[in-house]
Amino acid sequence: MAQSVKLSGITKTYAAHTVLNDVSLDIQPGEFLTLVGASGCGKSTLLRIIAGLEEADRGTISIGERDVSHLDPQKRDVAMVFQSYALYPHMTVGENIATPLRMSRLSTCARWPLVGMATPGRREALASIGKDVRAVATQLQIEALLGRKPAQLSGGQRQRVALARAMVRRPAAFLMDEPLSNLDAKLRVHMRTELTELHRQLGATFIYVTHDQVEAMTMSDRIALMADGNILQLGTPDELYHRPASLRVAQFIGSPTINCLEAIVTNGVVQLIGVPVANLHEAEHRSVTVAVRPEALRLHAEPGDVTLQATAHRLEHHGADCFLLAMQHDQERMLHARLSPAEASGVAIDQPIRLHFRPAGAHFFAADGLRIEPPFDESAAQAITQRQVGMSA
Ligand SMILES: Nc1ncnc2c1ncn2[C@@H]1O[C@H](COP(=O)(O)OP(=O)(O)OP(=O)(O)O)[C@@H](O)[C@H]1O
Repeated sequence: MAQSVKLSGITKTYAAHTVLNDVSLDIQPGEFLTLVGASGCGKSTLLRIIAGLEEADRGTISIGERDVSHLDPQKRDVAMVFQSYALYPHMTVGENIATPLRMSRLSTCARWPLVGMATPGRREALASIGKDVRAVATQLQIEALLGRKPAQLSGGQRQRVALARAMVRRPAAFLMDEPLSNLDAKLRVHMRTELTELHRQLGATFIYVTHDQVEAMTMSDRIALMADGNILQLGTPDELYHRPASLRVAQFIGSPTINCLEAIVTNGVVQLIGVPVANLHEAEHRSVTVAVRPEALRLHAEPGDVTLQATAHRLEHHGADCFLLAMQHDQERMLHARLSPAEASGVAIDQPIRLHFRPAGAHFFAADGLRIEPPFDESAAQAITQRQVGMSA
């Protein structure tokens, strides 16, 4: 049955280096929770601590109602799926999948090659193991591979076998450490869908580690975005994308990356190159970053828009979208805009271009990187009259 996983104050230090800094997290039963962050942020260490493969210096881990902080990995009722698959090369697929059940359902004596055959109950236990192995192989559509060795499988098939070996134990939670990173790009996209579907079918708790924000965004119920051993933000993919709590979160989530424009604040008014774009209530800010998603930059202007003047530099065609890179005048900064192919067809490379955005659609971050919320009400909008940013007078 799916169980909750609760982490309280997990801290881990290697030599003088703090890898996890008082991390707390409540994962709901049946939730798909992704730990995402740049390489070295501590996500694998956190997963290994949940699995019991590493010990935390401080903090507790509960799975369901049980405090498992000091339990051996095999007693925690979790199954780990590794990036490397970690299959036994000398065993067949069937034997690989059966291994966790043989360990839990057969006594040490019954596992011995010859002597074990006489152990009472062995035959029945093996029959039930075989039945469960076939059931999980059917669910993952790998029945035909049960007699093969791992070396005779493709990467995607090995990944399924590793999943089957985890599933067969019906664990309280699945812990997955970059399980798709060894697959080619097309198969990775396919396996994302399969894993999400599998999660739905099993209704199990999944804790998934990746450095790939697209994987995190497409698969998760919630994402914990980590940096330097801390959770920067915990929320749904939608929350992290549309209401990033800090500039670091805004810059990590989304591809192409968000456009960051530096603005100064004079008497509570945010000015981009001398042009007011928003009013702030808080008087204490001196400078803010105005961050604009690539899809929020448009070629056509609407009333109340801010306009950036730039030179079109390059167009990348991605089928349904085109990414425009344009050098913003005066700033020597490359802007990224996501355009439709129809819009992009009118863009002339190396020619001046105007990119427009709605101030209320931008994100504002204070000098310390934390999100601020300028009020975009009618009166504030009316107070902003001149919005031609970066244009020659
Ligand atoms: N056994 C260890 N001894 C010393 N330092 C370690 C050990 N394991 C991990 N680290 C360090 O802890 C930090 C976090 O490592 P971790 O593997 O958790 O990062 P990660 O976010 O999973 O990165 P990646 O995506 O590259 O796997 C890194 O700086 C790493 O070098």
